[in-house]
Amino acid sequence: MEITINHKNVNKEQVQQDAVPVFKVNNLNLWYGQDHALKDIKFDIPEKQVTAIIGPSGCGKSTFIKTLNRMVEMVPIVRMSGEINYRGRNIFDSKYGVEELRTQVGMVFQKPNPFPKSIYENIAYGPKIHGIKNKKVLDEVVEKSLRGAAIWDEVKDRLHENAFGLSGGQQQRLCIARCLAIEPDVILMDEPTSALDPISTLKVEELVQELKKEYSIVIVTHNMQQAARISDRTAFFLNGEVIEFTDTSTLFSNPSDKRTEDYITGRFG
Ligand SMILES: Nc1ncnc2c1ncn2[C@@H]1O[C@H](COP(=O)(O)OP(=O)(O)OP(=O)(O)O)[C@@H](O)[C@H]1O
Repeated sequence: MEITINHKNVNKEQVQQDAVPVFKVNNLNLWYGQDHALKDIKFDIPEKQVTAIIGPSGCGKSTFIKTLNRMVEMVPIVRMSGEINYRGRNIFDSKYGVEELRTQVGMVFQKPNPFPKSIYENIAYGPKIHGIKNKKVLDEVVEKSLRGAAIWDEVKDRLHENAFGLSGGQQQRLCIARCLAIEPDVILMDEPTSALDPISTLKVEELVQELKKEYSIVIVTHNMQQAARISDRTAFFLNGEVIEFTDTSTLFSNPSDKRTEDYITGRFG
């Protein structure tokens, strides 16, 4: 596969010097039963940048991203060791409530998963749970979130219609808006465009570029061109290990590990 690098907004020095970590991951290991799915993962996820996670199927990308908001713990056979610090706090600390963490660290999934409710209620749901009752405030949150996810103009005249009436691409942007409504710090995206057509994919990619001005984004993608287009840093995973983590333009133009080179040039995976 030929990778065309989009030499975009951020240069290597800028990425490295300005990087304040939101997450510091240290010697993270994870097992599903006997299956050692993540091996000694160690890297920092920078603030207000897009970090892409790439690698062949089954290498641990989704598992890794789901450790960052502790969703992975929903699988009963999971065991973990190591440390993940979010803004200086160990997320596995017993005093750290998982709800608190997930308010800070939102997630968007592969398949759009709106609630079977109106467009308005999809967005207002999270803020209501967090205690916002005032209609005017909720209206403002709904509009701001939908605008933030670049879907306001498409839905502003049908806010009280069922969200299932939206196209797949619109539903995915609605789910991004739902995530924005709880005012997260970090947005995790697990292959957010893999179920979308090319035009919807482009819209979500443009949105990610916009969102990184305010949010730190971690995105799992199978699509190397997408990682090259939209991310500032890329981690290449293989068999549960991070083989290389560096700024995206270096990873795709001058990888330091032969296995990265083989993967990005399509020799395996
Ligand atoms: N719920 C689970 N129970 C047991 N094993 C699991 C579970 N989820 C993932 N695994 C195993 O962990 C390893 C990593 O899987 P993971 O889904 O994280 O990989 P991935 O890189 O995201 O794959 P893909 O690109 O195909 O989505 C695989 O060997 C997989 O079989």
